[in-house]
Amino acid sequence: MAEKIKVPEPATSFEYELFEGDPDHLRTVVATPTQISPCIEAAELKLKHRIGRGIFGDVWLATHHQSADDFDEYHEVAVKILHPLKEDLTQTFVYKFEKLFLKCREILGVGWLHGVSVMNGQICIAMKFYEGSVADRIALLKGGKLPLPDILRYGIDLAYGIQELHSIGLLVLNLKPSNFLLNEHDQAVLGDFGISYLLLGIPLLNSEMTLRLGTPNYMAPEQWEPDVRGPMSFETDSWGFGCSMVEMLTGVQPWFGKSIEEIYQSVVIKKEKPQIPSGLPPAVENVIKGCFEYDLRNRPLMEDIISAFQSSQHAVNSDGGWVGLENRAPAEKSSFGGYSAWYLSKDHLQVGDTVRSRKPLNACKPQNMDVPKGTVVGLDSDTDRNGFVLVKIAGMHNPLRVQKSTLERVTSGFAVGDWVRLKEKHSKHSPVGILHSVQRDGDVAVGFVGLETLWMGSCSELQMAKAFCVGQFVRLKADVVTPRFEWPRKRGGWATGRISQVFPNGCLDVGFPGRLVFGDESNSFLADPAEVELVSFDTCPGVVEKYQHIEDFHWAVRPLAIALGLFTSMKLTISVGRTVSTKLRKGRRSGDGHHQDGQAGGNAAWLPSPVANILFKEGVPTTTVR
Ligand SMILES: Nc1ncnc2c1ncn2[C@@H]1O[C@H](COP(=O)(O)OP(=O)(O)OP(=O)(O)O)[C@@H](O)[C@H]1O
Repeated sequence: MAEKIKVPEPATSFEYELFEGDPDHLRTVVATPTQISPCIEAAELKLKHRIGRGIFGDVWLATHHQSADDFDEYHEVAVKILHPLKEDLTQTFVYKFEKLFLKCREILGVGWLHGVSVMNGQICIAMKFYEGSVADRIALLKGGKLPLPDILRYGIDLAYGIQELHSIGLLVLNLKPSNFLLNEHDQAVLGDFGISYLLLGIPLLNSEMTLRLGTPNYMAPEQWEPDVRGPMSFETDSWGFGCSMVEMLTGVQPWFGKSIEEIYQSVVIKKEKPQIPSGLPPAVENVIKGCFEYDLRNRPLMEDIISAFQSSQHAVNSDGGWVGLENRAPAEKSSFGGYSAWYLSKDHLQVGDTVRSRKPLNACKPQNMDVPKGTVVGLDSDTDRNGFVLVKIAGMHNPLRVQKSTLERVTSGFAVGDWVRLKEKHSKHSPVGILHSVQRDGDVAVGFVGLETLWMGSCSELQMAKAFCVGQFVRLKADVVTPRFEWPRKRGGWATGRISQVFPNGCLDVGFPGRLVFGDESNSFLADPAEVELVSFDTCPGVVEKYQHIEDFHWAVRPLAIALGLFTSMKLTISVGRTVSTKLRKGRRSGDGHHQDGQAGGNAAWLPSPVANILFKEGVPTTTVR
């Protein structure tokens, strides 16, 4: 384990001979003992001067001295000194880093890692020093725009690196041109291998870092509040990648000039997207557009990005223009029921799969059930996402030829998008969530409120749960005392609201049309799906409850009902008054002379005749009827 020493003063006269070899090529060389261990003795690092400052800490230019009996090498390195963590958590981070170190070294698209050290209690990550970054290149160019062929080339290098990091279970979460470093062959490598991700779950001392694990201009909507609007997944990096590409294409940072709060409002609340410049090859434009889908499941994965960029590379001239129409955009033509082509292409049907008709995204019920349950018995030879499969349905002689995109695979009774409940309760996160993937061997990934990333487990741990969808009315269950999220009250109980949005982890965004709010007060609240129940006319037991439910539809219902009630009673009073005065006049005209005892007779006359009749019949003295 790395020894803790004081941060040395930046070296002013430090003599060394730099090792001139290309560390990229060292990947094939037998590693020396110090290379195998990620831990660097603090004394082996000599800090020279600070070259940058990021949200996670400072970056210093330094030298890494490695020596053994048969070698003595000095490497120029960039050392990222993270802000201090609590002591035991420092070791947690180092342990996480150790597990990934060798894997990261094998990834060509990631900057060459020298190792980790702990100096003065602060984590120091040493990486090969690169001469510049894509951000530096943008800054040097007039107008800032990089040539399209370079963007495609860098994009492919980077997407491969990100894809490999994903394959070892890491998310980068901090993709941006200043983290795209350029090596001596003008290839782009990632300067950040997922520090934000390694810091997940580690409480941070620095409040700035606690608020956002990423750089606001490049952060996906779910990244701002991953345990609420999440989960973060591979596609979270697709958003950051898209933002970086837009910056490389335009020379302008996405949301340039906006404050953090304004970016939050634009990206998370108003669902705005960075502007993509026109004139791009359609496949590139389409895939970048896909990176900015609000629902992360609708975004492309790195493999989709690589394929779109590679297909366009052939069509792009060295001057940045492009030819050919074969780069036709695939998304529009194969999107279905709210699913993008990228969503639909994440699962490939195989012969033997059980399938059923796909319901629209975030819908409770299927629109049609052409295939309630069937088995794939044949696949179209073409790999087009719009292709067809042959499905055998019980009771039908011939298999049906069905479009792939209208079907979903069902494994052990579960399909992607299903609402599921954990059989065993978990105190930290909601037990109810949405299924993001189900493998044929039963492995599943589920988004739950309260978790920043996907929950991984087996489908044997899950059972089906009731689905919620936009437009339904919900209320907190009566037995919920302290809800996960704040919730408005009405007449001493929980108010009822209407679902306006369902996040990919099942979190419900609920509006309250029945609540009149003033000024800046919010009328939208979040809900844990495990804590709410449906409210509909069927579930309202009596007339009063049914009327109260009508009030939930619009705040104007109650005042209107009151006004109508007042109006009706006024009309009734007037009409009763008229009847009475008419009768009185008739009585006077009859001149029976019983003016003195007219009280009793008068009493009867004041009442509408049916009521008076009843009272007389019941033998109630009329004097009591006042
Ligand atoms: N290995 C490296 N070689 C050369 N320059 C580097 C290296 N790593 C980082 N830099 C540069 O150091 C500067 C600061 O980097 P750093 O990554 O800390 O900050 P950042 O990118 O602004 O923020 P963040 O902390 O979010 O990554 C950037 O200009 C970056 O390009």
